[in-house]
Parts: sequence; structure tokens; C-alpha cells
Amino acid sequence: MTLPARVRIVEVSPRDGLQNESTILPVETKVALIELLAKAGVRDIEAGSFVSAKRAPQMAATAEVLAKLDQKLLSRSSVRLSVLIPNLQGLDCALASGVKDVAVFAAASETFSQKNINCSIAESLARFAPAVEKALSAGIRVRGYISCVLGCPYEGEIAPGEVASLARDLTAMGCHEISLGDTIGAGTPLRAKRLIEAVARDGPIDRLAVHFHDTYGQALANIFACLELGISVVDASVAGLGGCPYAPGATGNVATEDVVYMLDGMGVETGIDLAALAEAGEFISGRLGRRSGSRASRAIAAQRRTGSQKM
Ligand SMILES: CC(C)(COP(=O)([O-])OP(=O)([O-])OC[C@H]1O[C@@H](n2cnc3c(N)ncnc32)[C@H](O)[C@@H]1OP(=O)([O-])[O-])[C@@H](O)C(=O)NCCC(=O)NCCSC(=O)C[C@@](C)(O)CC(=O)[O-]
Repeated sequence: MTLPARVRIVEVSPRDGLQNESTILPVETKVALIELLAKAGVRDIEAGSFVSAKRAPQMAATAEVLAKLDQKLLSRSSVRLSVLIPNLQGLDCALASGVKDVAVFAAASETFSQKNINCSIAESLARFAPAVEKALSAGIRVRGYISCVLGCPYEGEIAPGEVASLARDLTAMGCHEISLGDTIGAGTPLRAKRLIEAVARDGPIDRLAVHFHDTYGQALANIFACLELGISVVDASVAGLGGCPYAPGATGNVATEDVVYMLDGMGVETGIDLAALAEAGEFISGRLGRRSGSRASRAIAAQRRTGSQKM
């Protein structure tokens, strides 16, 4: 068995983690979260989204969050910030904010696409195309998300071929990386592997990332299965925060602390300090008034309290 020597973690808590929270957090809290993540060694951070404020009220202050971040800390820590954009309007906000990375988001399910961004899959690609073109000509990198890759809350199973076809379209448009989103956390390891094999037929595996929600407790097992195939980019969210307003019943993303604990234990480098990462997770959980959803983080907190042996 060969695992990648290094995995790049894409931290999505400030966006995917918080977008579904009903209590709007102050800008300062979001800024503090991003800065704690940067201090923990996280290099890729999705800071927010430029979408309709009616659709994702929690993300309405994304421009303010970006403006208040400590730029010296971010550049010293080589952090790349990204934002989600659904159209040209979103891209223009992203350009004004100075980020160098954006992400467009499609779905492999027609119904999910309609519910999430109010258009068909084909219409979404037509909306993304001018935004991607403008982004690339401004020197901005574009990531492409595909939701519902292992199941849709409205349509059930999704054929891997549908996902592969959409990944081809987004890559042809100019996306440098495709993040495969198990939006409702329905996947299991062998299905996840079959999906990666189907999508990887069209190009190098290092342009693919995996994005697992943990609804059925399968996320870590799925990630491990994908690492075995050569996947080396993993999306995750501290404290297991997350959820999409248009994926009823789905729970949070896989907790970054749990992913880093697993990778550390297998000798796979991430550049992230687990204890500092757990502090970021504890911080945001405290601000949300709940216990961290990360098992690793809870274990670390218990060790601190009891002085027991660090594993
Ligand atoms: C796509 C739209 C905008 C279509 O929006 P629409 O409903 O088709 O209507 P519209 O295009 O006529 O726009 C409606 C209003 O939004 C405004 N608007 C339009 N565009 C923007 C923009 N870029 N930024 C800010 N405002 C915007 C526009 O100006 C207008 O304002 P009004 O005239 O009503 O005051 C809307 O449906 C929307 O914002 N949807 C986003 C929903 C969302 O954020 N979902 C969660 C992210 S995806 C996800 O979580 C999955 C992922 C990525 O994590 C992977 C996975 O796990 O699967």
C-alpha cells in the first residue's frame, strides 16, 4: 500500500463550516478563526462566499472578514485564501477583495443544482464560464466543486459517469482542481474508490480533491480509501462544523483535527500543528456554544484536563 508523503488540507470551516449556522457570528470571530487556523499551519483556507445574502446570510460579511484579516500574518504563513462564487457578480466581489483563489460550485444532480443555485447544471456551467475566463485573465486560480458525487438528498444515487463528465467540463473551463463533494455523507469506501477511479480516467489524480461530510460516520474511512488511490488534497472543517442549507439532514464536514490525527499517525505530512488546530476548533465551538464535533479534539482536551499520556 502506498500513501502520499504529503497531504494538502483545504480548510473550509469559515465557509462550509459556518454557512449553515443560524446565529450570525460577528466578523471579529470569523477573523479570529481564520487567524488561529493560519497560526496552526493551515495553508489553504476557504474564507467565505460571495453569494446572495438571502440564500446564505452567514456569508454576507465575507468582504469585511477579508478586509480585517492580518495580512502580515497570512503572508508570513503563506496562506492562500479562497472564496466561493456562483457567477460574475460574485467574481467581481472577489476581485475587489483581493483574493487570489476562487471556487465555482456545480452539482451532479439536477434537483440539487436547482435548489442550491436556482438553475440547471447546464445553466450553471454557462454562468461559470465568463466568471472563470475573467478570473483566469486576472491571474486568479479557480477551483471547481461538484456536489452530490455519492448521492443526492433529492435524487438518491448518482452515477460516477455523471460526475466524471462534469469534472471534464469544469477542467476544460480552466479549473485547476476539482473537489468532489459527498454533500450528504452517504458514501462508503469502495463506492468512493470507484468514483475516484471513474473521474481519474480523464487526467492526473493530483488535480482531484475530496470533500466528505460525516453524516454516516464514513468520512475518515472514505478519505483513507481515496488516499490509497493517490488522492493528496483533502477538504475538512475544524470541529466538524458544516452543512449545506440545501442538503437537509446532512451533518458537518469531516473534522480537520481527526484527519490530521489520522495522517500524523501514518507519517503523512500536513504541515499542521494538531494541538494548535484543536485550539482553533475549541475556539469556534465555544463561540457557537457547543461541544467540538472532533473526536481527536475532545481527546486532546481530556488529556490536557487529566494530564494523561499523549498518544
Ligand atoms: C446563485 C444565486 C446567486 C442565484 O440567484 P437567483 O436566486 O437565481 O436569483 P438572481 O440571480 O436573480 O439573484 C437574486 C439576488 O441575489 C443577488 N446576487 C446574485 N448573485 C450574487 C452574488 N454572487 N453575490 C451577492 N448577491 C448576488 C442578486 O443581485 C439578487 O439580489 P436582489 O435583487 O434580490 O437584492 C443564488 O441562488 C445563490 O446565492 N445561491 C448560493 C447558495 C449557497 O451558497 N449554497 C451553499 C454553497 S454550496 C455547498 O455548500 C456545497 C459545497 C461547495 O460545500 C460542496 C459540497 O459539500 O457538496
